[in-house]
Amino acid sequence: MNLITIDGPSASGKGTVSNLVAKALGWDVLDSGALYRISAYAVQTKDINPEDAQTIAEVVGKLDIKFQEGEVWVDGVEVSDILRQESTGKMASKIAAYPELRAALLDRQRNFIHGVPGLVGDGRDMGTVIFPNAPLKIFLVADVNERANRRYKQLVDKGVVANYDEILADLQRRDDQDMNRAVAPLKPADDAVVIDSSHMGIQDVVDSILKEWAKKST
Ligand SMILES: Nc1ncnc2c1ncn2[C@@H]1O[C@H](COP(=O)(O)OP(=O)(O)O)[C@@H](O)[C@H]1O
Ligand SMILES: Nc1ccn([C@H]2C[C@H](O)[C@@H](COP(=O)(O)OP(=O)(O)O)O2)c(=O)n1
Repeated sequence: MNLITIDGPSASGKGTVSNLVAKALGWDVLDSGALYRISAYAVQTKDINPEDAQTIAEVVGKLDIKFQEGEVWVDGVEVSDILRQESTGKMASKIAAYPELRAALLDRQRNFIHGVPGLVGDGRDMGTVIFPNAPLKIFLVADVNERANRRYKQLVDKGVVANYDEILADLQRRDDQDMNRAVAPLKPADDAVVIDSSHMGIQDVVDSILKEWAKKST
């Protein structure tokens, strides 16, 4: 099975590294965080009570979601920029704790493996819940101060006014929420390879994952 899962906390570099690994191997990417962000977008735009897990799960189950050429379309609207907003990420982290929503997104995520040459699954529970049989599971971590630096630079490069201390506090809150929820908490699978990228460049991380994959596939 051509499948690599890459899980880890916010701003550890999962999205960047997943795309580069998939490009090198000619595979597709499942950006599972985008599905939780889309769910948050639905809550925010359809006037749904953020505490109402059942309604959120029902509405999300019916959404028409398309990923194409770097764009994300929900019910015919291009939403990529809205999804990346911090407010969407915060709401995503909150509602991702609902078992009803996680169940509603389960098959949608597993279906990504069908009909593709291979898949890199990027998220929090790719190796523990969604693809427990994946031949290679990576858990990508980095020191929280380094992650705050990366997020700060990312926002400033996009022309967004950013405050380092706020970003750091937000990451710490999000780590706490993602790691301590009852269902599918962020944690390495027992058979995951842990990569600490605090002092590694992006290409070094990509190369070490490709090396792990080469070991598995020979
Ligand atoms: N090893 C690394 N060294 C320095 N910067 C990195 C590294 N990995 C990722 N980045 C940068 O950190 C930022 C956050 O990465 P991203 O892929 O969005 O993280 P995640 O998907 O885990 O939230 C991006 O601007 C990315 O270019
Ligand atoms: N497989 C996943 C992916 C994301 N989530 C939740 C938890 C995260 O805080 C939000 C947003 O995820 P996303 O990967 O887009 O966030 P970051 O880019 O890492 O900040 O969704 C999840 O619970 N399970």
